[in-house]
Amino acid sequence: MRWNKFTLKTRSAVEDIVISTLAEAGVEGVEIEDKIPLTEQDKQQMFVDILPEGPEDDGIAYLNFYLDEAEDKEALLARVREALEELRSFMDIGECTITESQTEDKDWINNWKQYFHQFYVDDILIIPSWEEVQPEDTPGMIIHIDPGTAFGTGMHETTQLCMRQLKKYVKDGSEILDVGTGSGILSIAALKMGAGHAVGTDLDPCAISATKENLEANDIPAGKMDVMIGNIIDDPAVQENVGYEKYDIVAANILADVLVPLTPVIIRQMKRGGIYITSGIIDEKESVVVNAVKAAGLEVLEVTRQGEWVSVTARKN
Ligand SMILES: C[S@@+](CC[C@H](N)C(=O)[O-])C[C@H]1O[C@@H](n2cnc3c(N)ncnc32)[C@H](O)[C@@H]1O
Repeated sequence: MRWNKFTLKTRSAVEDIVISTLAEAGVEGVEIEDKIPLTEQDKQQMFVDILPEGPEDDGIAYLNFYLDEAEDKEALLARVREALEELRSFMDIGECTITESQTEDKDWINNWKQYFHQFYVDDILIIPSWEEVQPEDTPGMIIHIDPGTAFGTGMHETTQLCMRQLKKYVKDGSEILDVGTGSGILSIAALKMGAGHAVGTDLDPCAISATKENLEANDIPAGKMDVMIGNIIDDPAVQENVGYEKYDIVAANILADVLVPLTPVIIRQMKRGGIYITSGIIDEKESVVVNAVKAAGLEVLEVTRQGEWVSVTARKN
């Protein structure tokens, strides 16, 4: 499908109110291009640890919105211009010029799928939900995955580091807490390894539909996993719902900067003897996480590495 792309030039300081005005005029979804640095929350959700030095914020924002070629663009643009003129009488919204261009004929949401094909993590076959297992595939554990817009195809080194540690420590009936569950891939792997039940938490609401679909694709009954959206680090309701002293294994493939405040909180959710598997640590932050784990009173059992990524596994004694 081809799309008409409209780019509105405004001031970054007022982009939120301009976006709500566009929404009221009937624009569904806006892409923002500005030079405002990412917030800590943005970085955590996008799995960005170290950012290259970006250009300085020049105060300008470009807001892109897309319309299917078949839609009546003139009617929508007229509503947009009228709403912006009204807003202009209250505040400085900059030029608000709108330029038009055409996008390529691409399915942007699903385009990445052409790069995701089946692969092995040791003897575990990870296969996109839309591909068929072939007779020549090695028999062993098979994980069917479609992350949708959540994180977790299994291709990332940090996910693979966690999967290998799960394989070492999951026992029949283990209770799993999967912090930053994304597609649910780590919980699904643990359940297939014999875990009894998993709880996933994430900040990203997309994790709910992604985990539900992936449990179904792997024939795992829905009751085997619960997903909670919210920040376990500072939300007492999430901590309460997740439960205390309950978990044999906690897996957290997030970022070092999140693992540091997470660790002293998460030890309260773990059983004595429970195993804490962390990943998502860029090599230069290894000691930061090792120190946080020790400071929380855990015993470091192993540090494993793949490429520039590190995983730290520890035990609550
Ligand atoms: C690298 S992804 C891991 C996804 C999946 N577990 C895997 O191993 O492939 C990190 C996930 O952590 C989530 N996240 C970041 N900070 C979080 C927090 N404080 N609590 C829960 N989830 C968080 C992100 O939204 C993202 O889905």
